[in-house]
Amino acid sequence: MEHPVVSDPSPAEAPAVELEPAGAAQVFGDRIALARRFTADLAQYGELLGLIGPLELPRLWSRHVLNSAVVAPYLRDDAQVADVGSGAGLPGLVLAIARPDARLVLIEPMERRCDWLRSEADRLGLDNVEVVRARAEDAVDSGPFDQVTARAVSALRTLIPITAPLVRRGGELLLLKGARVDDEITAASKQISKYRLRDPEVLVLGEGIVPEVTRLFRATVDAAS
Ligand SMILES: C[S@@+](CC[C@H](N)C(=O)[O-])C[C@H]1O[C@@H](n2cnc3c(N)ncnc32)[C@H](O)[C@@H]1O
Repeated sequence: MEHPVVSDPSPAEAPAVELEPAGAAQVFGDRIALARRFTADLAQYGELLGLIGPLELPRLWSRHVLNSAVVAPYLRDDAQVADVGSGAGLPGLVLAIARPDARLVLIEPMERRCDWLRSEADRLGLDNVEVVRARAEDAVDSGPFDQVTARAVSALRTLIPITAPLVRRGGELLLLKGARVDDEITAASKQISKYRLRDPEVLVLGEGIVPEVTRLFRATVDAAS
């Protein structure tokens, strides 16, 4: 899909896009140019394509791109990774940018979002991305994966049952969560035990480097569920 041509909105209509925070170059290293292109594309087309709301533009880097990118060091070497519910490409495309050694399979049911993900991966020249149009629960045959990520898809109680079956034995769930992650973990205690998640923990990432920290729920899948 070609991205649509849009005329520049007047400054009065469009909230300003956040300037690149100081920590971005440190987080992306030599991949920063691609991250800048992705962020610029998302700023230009994201609202039009229904990927992000207009209120997100002033926090596009902090709340979205860097929030996703700080997870990159937690991908295993050459990992096969599924990102469930990628939407605008968060964290899936961002991780594919930051970690060219990993292979990212983006599992997303909405056709227009899949079109965006495929065209953006092409545009950025990312050859480590595959897009699967499906719900996670119907995509088990695409796996198993070393690691599975998801961000802003649902609470752990419902997210674990659709993500854990995609993970190979000994693989990991890496689920990006908000400030109430501890409450979500308490509410998901049955699912954590049913899907045999070992050593569940919350990592707080990006402190002192990026403007907003990321809370990452990480757990190992002990056995085939
Ligand atoms: C709120 S959006 C979040 C998108 C992106 N991860 C982000 O952080 O901006 C939730 C996404 O999850 C997708 N989704 C919802 N249920 C799903 C399921 N069962 N399997 C895979 N994706 C799902 C939706 O289509 C949507 O793109």
